[in-house]
Amino acid sequence: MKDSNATVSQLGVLKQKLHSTKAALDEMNEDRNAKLQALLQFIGHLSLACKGQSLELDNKLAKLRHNLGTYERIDDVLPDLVDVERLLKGQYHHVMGQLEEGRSSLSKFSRQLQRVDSMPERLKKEVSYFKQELGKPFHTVWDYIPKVEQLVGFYEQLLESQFESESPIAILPKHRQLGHELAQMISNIEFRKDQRDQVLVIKELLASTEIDVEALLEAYQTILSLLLDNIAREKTASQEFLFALNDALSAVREVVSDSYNQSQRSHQLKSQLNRELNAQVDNVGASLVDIDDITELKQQISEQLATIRASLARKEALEQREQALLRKSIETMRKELNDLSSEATTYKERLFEQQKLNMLDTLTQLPNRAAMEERMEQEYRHFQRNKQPLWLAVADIDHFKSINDSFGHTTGDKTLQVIAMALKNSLRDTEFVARYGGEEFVLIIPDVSPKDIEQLLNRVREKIKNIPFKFKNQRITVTVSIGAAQILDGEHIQETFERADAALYKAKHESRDRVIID
Ligand SMILES: Nc1nc2c(ncn2[C@@H]2O[C@H](COP(=O)(O)OP(=O)(O)OP(=O)(O)O)[C@@H](O)[C@H]2O)c(=O)[nH]1
Repeated sequence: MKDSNATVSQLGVLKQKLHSTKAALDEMNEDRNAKLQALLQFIGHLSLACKGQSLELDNKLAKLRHNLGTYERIDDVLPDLVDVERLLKGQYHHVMGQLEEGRSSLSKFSRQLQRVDSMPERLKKEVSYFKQELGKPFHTVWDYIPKVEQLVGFYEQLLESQFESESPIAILPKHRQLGHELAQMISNIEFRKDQRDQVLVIKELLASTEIDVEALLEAYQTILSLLLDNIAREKTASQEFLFALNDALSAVREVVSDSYNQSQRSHQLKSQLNRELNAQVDNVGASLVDIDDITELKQQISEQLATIRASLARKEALEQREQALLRKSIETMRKELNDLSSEATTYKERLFEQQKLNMLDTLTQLPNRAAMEERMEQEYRHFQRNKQPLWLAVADIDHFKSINDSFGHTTGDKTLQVIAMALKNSLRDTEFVARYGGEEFVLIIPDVSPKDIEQLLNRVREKIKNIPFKFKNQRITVTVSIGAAQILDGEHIQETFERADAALYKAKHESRDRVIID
């Protein structure tokens, strides 16, 4: 009995122990489940945070989420966690590398931005500060994004300031050269009276030191359209003349063909009348043979004569009509031809005027380069025939640029006009001077001996030097340098010109204001 009681109490203790152990196990299970749940949640959040960064990491986390529910023991999850940890570390290094690359790209962009000359000072300072800031490393993507935004902002501001100022394309030496060439070209072209004001404005603009590329393009465009307009007008004038010529020729052709038809008809009528007259004369002869009676004979003769007289009268009338028609035709033709001839004369005069103008330099009214080339050819042909001395001289105003620069282009123009006049007046009628271009003149001097040429050219040089120029109340002496050469037997005149030009070059290098004969 005692034994059985002890056994019962032992069993009770064991049962209690079992209960408490079961309760502890349940507690442990709950704890494990809660931990697994927390781990699952953490993995879920981690998956979301890392999503898209690396495909391998995404797959690994998805697998881990799936497996977590099936693991018996928490230890079972460890190998997977090690893998995830390895991948996360790799991803971290990758991201840091990328951030570093991004930082150096941003530095590069900001350096480029600093090189933009037209960037406002304020912006320049901001970019420079920004560049300093980029010296510090980025730790997260969130450090990187605001910097990119800031850089984009700088670009925006720069663009805005460029649009606001509409800063023109910088004018380069080649643009200035183009402007200079256009100015030279304009001064060699004769524009119509109504175009001259426009051309003057362009000339002043080209001479200005503040011209920009856009204005230069506009100047080219305007000059081209003026020239096109002139060509179109010239074409219309030529067409009008050709139409007039055509009309006159048609009228003459009609008159000629009318008078030809008339004369054909008259010829037929006259032949018929001649035949009639011959027949009537024959009739007279035949009727005389059979008549014995003198009275009847008289009668017959007077009748026959009356018929012949009538035929002759018709013939005379016909001839008179023919004469009148011929006179009229000639008159019409003469009128047409007179009209045509006066039309041709007007046209010829206009062409001649135009030709003359094309050969004149508008500014100085001296012959221009084209006229000089024509004259040079003419003198060369003359030289080849008679072998008389022939000189070419090239005169160039010294330091002319400084006149333009100090007193303005208009003063420069006036100086050119005065010097051109002085050159012209220093020469004889048989001698010739042209404006070759810019501040350069060419003189063609025939029949002067080598002994006299230097004296002649020095006289010209002195004459120019003594012109009392006064600009802005300042007395200015303008000098010229001259190079000259005589054409040699067997030499082409172009070669003589080159020798004269080389002599001028020497004169310029030997302190200017001198004559050098090659
Ligand atoms: N006013 C005006 N200037 C002109 C004209 N044609 C050319 N020029 C100017 O003439 C000047 C010529 O300058 P450069 O070729 O340097 O010669 P420079 O100053 O005379 O010097 P040197 O010839 O070496 O003594 C340039 O400034 C041209 O713009 C014109 O029709 N009118």
